[in-house]
Amino acid sequence: MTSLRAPKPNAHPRVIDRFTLAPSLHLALSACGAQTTQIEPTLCILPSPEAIARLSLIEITFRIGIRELSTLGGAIGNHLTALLAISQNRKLIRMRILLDEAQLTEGVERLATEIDHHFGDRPLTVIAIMTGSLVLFADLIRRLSMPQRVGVVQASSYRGGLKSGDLTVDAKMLIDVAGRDVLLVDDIFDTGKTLDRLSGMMSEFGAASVKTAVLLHKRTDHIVELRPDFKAFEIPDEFVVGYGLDFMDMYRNLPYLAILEPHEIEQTAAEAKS
Ligand SMILES: O=P(O)(O)OC[C@H]1O[C@H](OP(=O)(O)OP(=O)(O)O)[C@H](O)[C@@H]1O
Ligand SMILES: Nc1nc2[nH]cnc2c(=O)[nH]1
Repeated sequence: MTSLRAPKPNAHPRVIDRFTLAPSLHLALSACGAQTTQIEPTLCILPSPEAIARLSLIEITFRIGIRELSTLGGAIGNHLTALLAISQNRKLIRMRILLDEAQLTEGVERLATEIDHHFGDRPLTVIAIMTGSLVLFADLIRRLSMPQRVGVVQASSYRGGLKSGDLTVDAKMLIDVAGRDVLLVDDIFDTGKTLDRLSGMMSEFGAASVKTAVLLHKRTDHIVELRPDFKAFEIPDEFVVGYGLDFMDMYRNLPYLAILEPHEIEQTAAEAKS
């Protein structure tokens, strides 16, 4: 079992001032039910926005769990757009929270409403593109009102990395879609390759119609003509994790969507290989 590793002490903490933090931090901590004593005295922050943006100035004790951190992020998110989270091997990692839990919930609700309006009471075959869509899928199908058949298909092209590679599709578990109205659900539309390929496959399998829904639509160059029929959020061209999305199979369980800092991407990759 990996033992807890404390963050390296800041050699030259420019300000270690609990008063600087006190008003917002106390509020945020009581909102997430944590005790102030759970914050190490080394937790420090510089009052200037530039300093706040530099994450190295924030140190948070391991005793604050991921859920509390995310609440903390939500509570002071407007002021502090970045937080530390805890990796699987209990190391601190740096992430910028892009969408917190409340925003994600609101986005899924919006998506479900749009899909409901479009399909009305027509029965729908809703297919999750695994693995990334699993958290979204569970949240989405419970908000849809029409009669549903539910199935999964697996597609993977980002094995262990940040760039799309060869797309492999495993349709062994796919239910029969012939003659059905199909809605493909994926977490993110990036290059577009995955949704494009799977839409084509559904048509080849005889689907009566195929629509696509994604939570996230990345502002980047898409290499296909297809665009998702339903989408909840436009996001910048950055590598995101959480709410089902992984980096090297980690972070799918984070309750928020976060941007992995480049330095942390390298570190995570190195750790995974070691
Ligand atoms: O638009 P694209 O460039 O095709 O990227 C989108 C796909 O990338 C991710 O899957 P990934 O290949 O990482 O597999 P996973 O779902 O198992 O994480 C994500 O879940 C989408 O399915
Ligand atoms: N985790 C993750 N998977 C992706 N697949 C395509 N784009 C992304 C991304 O930004 N993050």
